[in-house]
Amino acid sequence: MSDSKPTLLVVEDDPGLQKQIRWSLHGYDVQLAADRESALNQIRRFEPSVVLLDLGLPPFPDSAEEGLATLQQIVSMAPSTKVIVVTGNQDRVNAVKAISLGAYDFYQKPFDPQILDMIIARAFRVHGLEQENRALQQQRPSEVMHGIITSAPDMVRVCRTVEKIAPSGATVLLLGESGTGKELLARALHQLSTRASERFVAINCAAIPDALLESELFGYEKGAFTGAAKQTIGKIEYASKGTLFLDEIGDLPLPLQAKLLRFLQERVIERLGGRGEVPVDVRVIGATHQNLEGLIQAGSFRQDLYYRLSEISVMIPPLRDRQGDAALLAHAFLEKFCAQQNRNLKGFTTDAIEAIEAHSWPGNVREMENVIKRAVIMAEGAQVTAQDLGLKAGSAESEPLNLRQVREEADRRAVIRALGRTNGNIVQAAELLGVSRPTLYDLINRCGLK
Ligand SMILES: Nc1ncnc2c1ncn2[C@@H]1O[C@H](COP(=O)(O)OP(=O)(O)OP(=O)(O)O)[C@@H](O)[C@H]1O
Repeated sequence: MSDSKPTLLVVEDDPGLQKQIRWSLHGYDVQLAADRESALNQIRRFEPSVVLLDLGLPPFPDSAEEGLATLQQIVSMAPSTKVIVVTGNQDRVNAVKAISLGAYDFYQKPFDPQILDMIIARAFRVHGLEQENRALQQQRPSEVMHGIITSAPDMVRVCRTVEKIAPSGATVLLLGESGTGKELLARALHQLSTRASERFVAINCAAIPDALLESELFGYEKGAFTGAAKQTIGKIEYASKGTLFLDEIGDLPLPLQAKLLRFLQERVIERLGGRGEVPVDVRVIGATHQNLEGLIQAGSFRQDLYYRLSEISVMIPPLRDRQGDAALLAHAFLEKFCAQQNRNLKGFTTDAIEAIEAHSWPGNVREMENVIKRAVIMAEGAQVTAQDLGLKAGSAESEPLNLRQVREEADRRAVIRALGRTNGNIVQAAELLGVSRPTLYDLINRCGLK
């Protein structure tokens, strides 16, 4: 046995052929088996990447029955192993059957060492590439934090900021278009804070009628108004010791803005109809898609509240400004919804990826999530097409400064796009770009993408 040679398992019951194969395939560490049981034992023992399997095995050497049964067991036991089946001269039917059962390739007798060597070498190469892909996929850094998928530098920066400010307890204002992930980031802030074991309470200020919002936030005493049958605590008190997420805070009516400001300053609340103050320890995170400074100028948002809320404010970029993220998220959602819907779609067609990249995603990640979910349900082919997505293909590129920067920016964009399209697969991305893998790694480093 040699350490440097790749292990090849040959399942063949004819001792003459065994000898011949071993002799001619001297580039491999050839292990032998003569029947199903010993083949499976050898697989357990050596974990070969490639198996050469004669379909005519005992006890039925004249039919493919035992060989096909062995194949099925190998495929279910070691699915990444490449099995090359060896069939009789005219036996196309069983060769095709073997492929449909999961064999990687077939080889028809008579025995030709050169051709067989080529087929085996290719199987080892494919196996190696697949292993490499799997390893790369596993270390894919796209999920940077608590379900947040991104590889766009601006968004990664946002996540790093969130990590930094989470333990501080500061009041945070998250600003960004609808569907950019404000709630997801608010939850991450909570999860990474010292309050993680307490409640995260979210309230959407725009979704609750003004008349109800006050009691919803501050609670009420029994008899405070008609129908107030018993004392009820509001969301602020409910979130005590935890985090209160006030979504769409720009929609908070002015009288409530005053009450909220008082709470943020004094850290006490008064329930409706109540006569005493209740101290509440809660961290507040606000969010809005609106331009608060514009609202302040228009007189519909209090400046003092704005300053209180934005001890730290975080701008979340829209999806259209996150280079490479559209395709990356599309792949992630495809995987998620395929698993959820029990569908086995093999990625996107080129026109689908182009359409994803060309679309401006006004509804941001939420729109993307919905589009992919619908496509997974609707797709009829093996891959998702632009039509399944209900999107039109197009293109939009922006312009340069000087020639060096043009080149660098073009390289950077091409690399980000290729990685996005191939879901972070280095081998495929290098192929798409027409460069070698080392060149791509070099580009990734030079563009600061690692
Ligand atoms: N980077 C991301 N990675 C994975 N999923 C994301 C990402 N950003 C957002 N999502 C998903 O997109 C959807 C919308 O996100 P979220 O509700 O956090 O956005 P939002 O900015 O709070 O929206 P709105 O302003 O409309 O309330 C959610 O299902 C969320 O899980």
